[in-house]
Amino acid sequence: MREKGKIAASIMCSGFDQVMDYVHEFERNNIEFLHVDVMDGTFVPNLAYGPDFVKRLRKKTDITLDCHLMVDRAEDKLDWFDFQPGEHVSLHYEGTCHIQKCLDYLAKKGVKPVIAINPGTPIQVLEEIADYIAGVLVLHVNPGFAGQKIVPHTIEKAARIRKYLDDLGHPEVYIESDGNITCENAAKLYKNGSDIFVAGTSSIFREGDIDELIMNLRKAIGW
Ligand SMILES: O=C(CO)[C@H](O)[C@H](O)COP(=O)(O)O
Repeated sequence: MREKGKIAASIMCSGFDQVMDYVHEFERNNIEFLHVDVMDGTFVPNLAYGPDFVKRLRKKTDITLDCHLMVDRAEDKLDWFDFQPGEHVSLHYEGTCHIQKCLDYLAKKGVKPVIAINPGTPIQVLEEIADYIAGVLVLHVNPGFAGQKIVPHTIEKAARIRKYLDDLGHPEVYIESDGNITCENAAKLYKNGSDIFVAGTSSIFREGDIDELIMNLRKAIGW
C-alpha cells in the first residue's frame, strides 16, 4: 500500500514577522518538515535565509528541518550550518562540480542527503549518485521565487524519476516536489510517485483557515 504524502512547509512564504506564528500552527497540525530555502544571489537571482536563521530555527522547534540550498559551490558552505543528524539537506546537481563529495559529507554527519534538480536537468544525472542519496528534490519551477507557475513537463518527469530510481535498484529513495504545489498539482504528482510536497503560496500560505488549507492539501496526497 502506498504511504500517505508528507508536507514540507516552505517557511520563506511566511513573512519575517510571522515565522514563529506559522511554526506553531505547523506544530499543532503535525506538519512533517519545515522547508528552509537558502539562496545566495548567484545560483538563483534572489537572497534568502542564511546559516544564523537555520541555527536559530532549529532551537525553536522540534519539526525536522528540510534545508534547500540554492547556492553555488555548496562544498564551501556546508560547514556553516551545523546540520544535525536526521535533518534533510538538498543540494543542487547544477551548483557544484563536487556533488558526490558533498553528499558523502552530509551522510557522514547523519544528515539525509537529497539531490535537487532544476526543470531542465535530465534525470540521467541520478545514475552516478543514486547510491549516495536519500531523496530527489524535483524542482517544478526554476528556483528563486515563490508564486511561479509549474513547468508542465515536470509533472510526468516525477513518474520518470520514480521508474528510473526503481530500475537502478533504489526504491527507497524518495521524491520531493517543489514549486507551485497546488492541491491539483499535488494530486497528479502523488499519483506519479512524489512522496513529500513543498507547500508554499500555492497551497497553505494564503488567505483562509490554516487547518482547512492543510487538510485540503493532505486530501490530495493520499490522506
Ligand atoms: O523553492 C521555492 C522557490 O524557489 C519555494 O519553496 C516554493 O516555490 C514556494 O512555493 P510556491 O511555488 O507555492 O509559492
